[in-house]
Amino acid sequence: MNLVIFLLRSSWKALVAALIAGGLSGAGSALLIASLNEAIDNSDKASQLLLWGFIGLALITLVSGIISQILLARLSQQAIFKMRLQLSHRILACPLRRLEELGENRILATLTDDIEAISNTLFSLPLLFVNLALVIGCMAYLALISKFIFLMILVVIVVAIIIIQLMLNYVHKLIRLARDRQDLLLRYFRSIIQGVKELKLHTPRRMEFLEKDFEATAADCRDYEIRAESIVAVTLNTSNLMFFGVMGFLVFVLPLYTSVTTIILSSYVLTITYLSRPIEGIISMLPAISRGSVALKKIEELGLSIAEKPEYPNVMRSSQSLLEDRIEMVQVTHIYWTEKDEQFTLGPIDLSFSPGELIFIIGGNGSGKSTLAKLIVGLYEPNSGKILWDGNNVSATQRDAYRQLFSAVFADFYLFETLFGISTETLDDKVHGFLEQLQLDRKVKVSDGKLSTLDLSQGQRKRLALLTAYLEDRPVYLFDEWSSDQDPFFREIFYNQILFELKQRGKTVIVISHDERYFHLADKLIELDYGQRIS
Ligand SMILES: Nc1ncnc2c1ncn2[C@@H]1O[C@H](COP(=O)(O)OP(=O)(O)OP(=O)(O)O)[C@@H](O)[C@H]1O
Repeated sequence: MNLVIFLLRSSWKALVAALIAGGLSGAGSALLIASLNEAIDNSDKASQLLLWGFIGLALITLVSGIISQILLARLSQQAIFKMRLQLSHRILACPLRRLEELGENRILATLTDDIEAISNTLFSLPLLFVNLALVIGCMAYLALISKFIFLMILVVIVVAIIIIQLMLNYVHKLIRLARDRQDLLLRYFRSIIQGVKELKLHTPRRMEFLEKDFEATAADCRDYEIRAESIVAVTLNTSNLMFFGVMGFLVFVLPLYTSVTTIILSSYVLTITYLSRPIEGIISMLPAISRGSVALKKIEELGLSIAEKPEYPNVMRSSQSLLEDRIEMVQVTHIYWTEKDEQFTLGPIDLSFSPGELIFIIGGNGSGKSTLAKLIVGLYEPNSGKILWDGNNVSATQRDAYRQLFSAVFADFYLFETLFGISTETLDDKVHGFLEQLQLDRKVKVSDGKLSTLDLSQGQRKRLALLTAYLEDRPVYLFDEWSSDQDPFFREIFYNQILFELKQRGKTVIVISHDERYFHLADKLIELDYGQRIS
């Protein structure tokens, strides 16, 4: 049902048109059966008229069936396309902290598995609708030729539907359980890929990880799926048998108690035989539909939680306007809650930054430096206190514009192969110049804003990240332990040359560092200890 609402939202007009065409195709098939029965009953005087009627009906059934399937296929693929775009936009509009709480695995599982499951389900929907229309058409025909027999069969069918529904409810539950395990499996796959070195080097660790965590979850997944498929197999075969049961009843039992003509009986037998194919089709599609609705629910849950507090991209002023004024943080705090209700609190902290100022943030591991950096650049929203930009409070609607003030290289930075969002006519020449300066010109080439490779050492990749920041040319620069992977030569260049140049150009430069040798360069030294500013 959810899937139908999902399609309705995408385009109700196309869905209605597809359903009408599908209905026509189903009715056409039923009428074809009826005209065959008619021709058999009147074989001695089967007329030309019946033949032409049969051919006409066949053509209508063919064309309407094709139209219905094509319309539904287009509709479902368009709905998937929209959903992919919408989810990606929503994820990017979601506050970073919320995404961290949801966890990468859950988001990735939804973006890949769930969308795939819905796509597969929607792919089978067209056939399902045509089959349903066919069943309804045939049933109407059966009711037309004998209401009495039809009512008896209807009772059998209602009982069968109730039993099938109960079985399918259980299948749905099993599929949901298997899907929950999927999130965990994805986490283990990531461990396998990212921890391959550690797992290869330590056999007992590898064995325990594979047996305890991975195998157990994969086995759960397998068992739930096998149980679900077994129930579907039982349902499918039982429903097949049901057809023979009904036909046996019609042929062997019914004539003993009531007078039914052979013509009616043969019409019933022929129609029911024909019906077995679409009904089998419908039942075998039900698990896929179940899978699709479980996936849709997961996406909706994620979509809703993502949309709870969307951020509004609203560029209030140009990011390139050089900061004449100050960024101030007044009594700002940030709290991380852990599952065990423990917490880490950063702040309350007061800070201010001015153009041309070089600020070092220092402190031991876990003292809150990176957290403070995320607050400064507007990636985290303060739990209390405020950030002032030009003396104005940075509200939720301004946060995206505020973030455009910053160029940052975080400790866990990400490199894009293409230099997106930077458009200057002389981009390639400019990049080449920087590549030379960063001694990367022999490794990396640039063409049309695309870097030739990212297969570099960690230190070299960080230099490329620095290059991207340089090109962005924003008023405030933030480097989170940038120099930690650099050799002494480049460390020297970074602290004494690059930072100096940026300062000279009037940029505010914030550096998170453990390099005590260079602390004397700072205009302002901010020291943190367990979330509190101590100097
Ligand atoms: N995503 C998160 N969820 C929950 N707690 C977090 C998260 N990120 C950091 N923390 C906690 O916040 C505290 C400060 O972390 P932070 O990364 O800011 O420290 P840091 O000073 O940058 O450390 P380092 O020098 O090791 O990089 C740590 O105790 C850490 O456990």
